[in-house]
Order: sequence, then C-alpha cells, then structure tokens
Amino acid sequence: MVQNVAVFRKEHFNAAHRLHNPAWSDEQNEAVFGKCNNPSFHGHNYELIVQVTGPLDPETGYVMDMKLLSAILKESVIDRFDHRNLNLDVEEFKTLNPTAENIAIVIYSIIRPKIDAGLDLKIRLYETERNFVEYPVR
Ligand SMILES: Nc1nc2c(c(=O)[nH]1)N=C([C@H](O)[C@H](O)COP(=O)(O)OP(=O)(O)OP(=O)(O)O)CN2
Ligand SMILES: [Zn+2]
Repeated sequence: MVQNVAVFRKEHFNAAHRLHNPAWSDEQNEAVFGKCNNPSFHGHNYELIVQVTGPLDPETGYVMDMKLLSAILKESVIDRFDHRNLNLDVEEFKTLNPTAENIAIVIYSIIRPKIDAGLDLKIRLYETERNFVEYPVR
C-alpha cells in the first residue's frame, strides 16, 4: 500500500507593500484598507510554509528532496520578494493588490509548475504572527 506523507519547508522574507484599489477614491481606499493604505507603504516579516504531500519514493524514502524544494523557493520566491517593495518591484503585484491571499496565490502559481505534478502543494503564509492564509483550500 502507498503511504502518503507531507513534508514542509519554512522560508522567510521581508517586504513592503500597500493595499490599494486604483479603481476607488482615496476616501474609499482609506475606509476599507485603513493604515494598510498608507501611501508611504509599510513592511511585514512574512513567514512562508510550503507543504508538499505525496507517496514516498521507495528508493530514496523521500516525498521530495527538501534541498530541491529549498532551491526552488529561494530562486523563484525569496530572491524576488525579499527586501523588495511588492507593489513597485515585483511584476505580479503591479496590477494585483498584494494582500496575503494574493501573495499566497502568486507563490502557488509560481512554484506549482516546478513541483512534480503527482505531488500535492499547499501554501501557508503568515503576514503577521496572528494573520495567516492558506492556499489552495480543498
Ligand atoms: N484578509 C486580509 N485582511 C487584511 C490583510 C490581508 O492581506 N488580508 N492585510 C492587512 C494588513 O496588510 C496587515 O496585515 C495588517 O497588519 P496589522 O494590523 O499590524 O496586523 P496585526 O495582526 O499585527 O494586528 P493586531 O490588530 O495587533 O492583531 C489587514 N487586513
Ligand atoms: Zn500590510
């Protein structure tokens, strides 16, 4: 019988952002996003947890090599997001509000094609110690 196991990799990045809907007035943005709409931006220490679930490879005993997962996350996410302004510096958020939800979806879409299609992928992103999101939800 095939045994599925979940493996996890934690990463960290520090980034600035501003929550803003350009279709709205300044007043509406301020009313909805409050201090997160500050035009001067603000920063978060994001904690990223990536979960990969699937069967063990009988030869390695791995679901997936954590070193490979680490390298994928470093190259595709951390090197692009860490110490950046998400709104200004990261292409995906030039036209997408960088909420925790959208950041998690973008990270998923970046790394999904780089992980074996037979493995399940889930993103958990902590924006603050108390605010976190997960994607996808099944
Ligand atoms: N659904 C969402 N709601 C909020 C998001 C988000 O991305 N998705 N983001 C924010 C702000 O960017 C930020 O996360 C709020 O920071 P802060 O108020 O400092 O959060 P704390 O958990 O530290 O605040 P406490 O009030 O002390 O718990 C807002 N909402
Ligand atoms: Zn914020």
